[in-house]
Amino acid sequence: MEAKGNRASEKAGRVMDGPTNPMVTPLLTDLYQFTMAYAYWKAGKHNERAVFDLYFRKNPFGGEFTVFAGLEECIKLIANFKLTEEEISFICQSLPGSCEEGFFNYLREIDCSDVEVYAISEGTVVFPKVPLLRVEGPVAVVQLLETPVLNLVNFASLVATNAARHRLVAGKSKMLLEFGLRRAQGPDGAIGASKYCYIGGFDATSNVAAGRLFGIPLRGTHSHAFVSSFTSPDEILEKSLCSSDRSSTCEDFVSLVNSWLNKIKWSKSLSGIFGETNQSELAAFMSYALAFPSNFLALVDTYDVMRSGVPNFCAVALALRDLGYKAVGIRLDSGDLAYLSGEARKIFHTIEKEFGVPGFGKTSITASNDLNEETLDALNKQGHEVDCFGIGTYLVTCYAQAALGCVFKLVEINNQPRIKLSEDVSKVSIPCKKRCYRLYGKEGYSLVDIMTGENEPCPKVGERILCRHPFSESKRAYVVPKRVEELLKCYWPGKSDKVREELPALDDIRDHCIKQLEQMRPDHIRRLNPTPYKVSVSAKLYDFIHFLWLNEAPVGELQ
Ligand SMILES: Nc1ncnc2c1ncn2[C@@H]1O[C@H](COP(=O)(O)OP(=O)(O)OP(=O)(O)O)[C@@H](O)[C@H]1O
Ligand SMILES: O=P(O)(O)OC[C@H]1O[C@H](OP(=O)(O)OP(=O)(O)O)[C@H](O)[C@@H]1O
Ligand SMILES: O=C(O)c1cccnc1
Ligand SMILES: [Mg+2]
Repeated sequence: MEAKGNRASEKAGRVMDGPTNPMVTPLLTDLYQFTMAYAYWKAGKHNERAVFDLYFRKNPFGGEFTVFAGLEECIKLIANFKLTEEEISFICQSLPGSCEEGFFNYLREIDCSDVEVYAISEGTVVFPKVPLLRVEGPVAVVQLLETPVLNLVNFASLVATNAARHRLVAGKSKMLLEFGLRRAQGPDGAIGASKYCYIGGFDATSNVAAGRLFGIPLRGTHSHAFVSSFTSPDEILEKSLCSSDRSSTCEDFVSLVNSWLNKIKWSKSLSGIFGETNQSELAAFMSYALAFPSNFLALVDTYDVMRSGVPNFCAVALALRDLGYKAVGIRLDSGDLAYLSGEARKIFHTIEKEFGVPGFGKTSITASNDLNEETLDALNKQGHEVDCFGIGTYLVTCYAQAALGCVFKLVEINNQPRIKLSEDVSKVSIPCKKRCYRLYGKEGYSLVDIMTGENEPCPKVGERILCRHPFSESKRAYVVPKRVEELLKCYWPGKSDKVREELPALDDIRDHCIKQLEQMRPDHIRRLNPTPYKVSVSAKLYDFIHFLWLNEAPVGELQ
């Protein structure tokens, strides 16, 4: 086992739990990180000070914004980054050819005590090219971090963005439940999705393990199996139900429900809407109500929503009301959700009026079944009466886009700026150890993100600054910021004396994300043809990028 006291976090007096998933260890990396580490070590280069930026090149889902997530897990990895003896001997067997013994002594020593991590706060709305993390340290160590930090940020940010997009379409007032556990990409995909959908603005999850691990509110209804497992009301043997104030007991809840079903059936405004309802479904609803009289919610689409499910629900809900309980509502899991939610709402209103039941018209309607951004948008356009959406497959698998495509690129080594060139301009990296700022305009919206060299003066409120597109000469604008926010903060100071930002609680990250989205200019976050947000560099950095570009690009020869 590893020597615990050796961890960077403890050496620096900063004890921190490890990542949520115990599989996240220094071995969760690509083999080439270890082969490069060996080659760096052989060349005597392993301790050269390197700076890497983690960023993405294009916003996902055809949008113009991304929610940054996964930082807490990265910092927990870094704080606990230490190879065990078993891991070192596994690496020794896995490297091609034979390795010198000294390398393994080196591996025994390494941790992240000399690594500095600057990052944008988790839950912040972010844009292409701007570093989400800037990691500085001995080149071999930072290189080993490349794969695990990309792994921890890519899906987290993608699924948080997906959740935020679902929230934006659904609107603030709707309850959003994440139901994806059964369809997610394995256990880690599911746990991650539950955590990051919550950050992106979902209200709760059905995933019990995520509720336990992160304190995310848990919610759920019941399934078709529960409804179809009943065959007749005769199955209900214990029929008594105590009133909510415990002052009386109804000895035969089944009869009470039946009397309500009859009243509804023959009521003036509802007569002819339904005849005989499905009795096994009624038995299931009654049993659920007897088990959870204060939390009665019924899945109404097993047999027939309007002819059976909704009337059966209403009869049970009205019987519960006689005993002082308020039913929660129904769930629709098939059919035309706009139409069915509208029809169900009409019945709730009719019952409110006809039987004088205040508030019954507002009974909650949950909808589920292959929902995604498009179906939510279609439902909005058609008009619907759904209060709560349960969303699984499309949300947690990020069906509309497989990966965010974050990359980790070397931008400086031994104080020498480095650039990665590409035929594709969007893939050219922005060199130098940088600072990043968000500049806000007079309307309160952010106008532009700007990257500068590390030693350039920071943009000042009220002072005009030239913001240049990093690669397009003609695209530039002067900005006089009303507010300047530095984006990269110190989350792991290494040996520097910088103060470390505390890792915020999950609810604070979620609040931050929601607030960020509320502050975005609406045209950047609209679904159809959103306006790209401007990401720029200072004039000095622009000149330097292009100087380095020309310096590194070989001049061709024509024959
Ligand atoms: N009003 C609506 N407008 C647009 N899409 C809708 C609407 N109502 C439901 N949908 C979506 O249409 C699809 C309907 O799914 P499907 O064709 O599998 O039928 P179903 O209702 O699930 O039938 P069943 O589950 O009984 O076989 C789902 O993805 C659902 O989210
Ligand atoms: O549709 P999703 O967005 O993935 O949401 C989760 C789904 O999981 C449940 O049933 P399941 O799909 O297992 O069975 P069903 O299709 O018969 O309802 C639930 O009823 C939803 O339909
Ligand atoms: O609680 C629910 O209704 C639920 C949970 C997971 C998947 N589908 C539905
Ligand atoms: Mg389904």
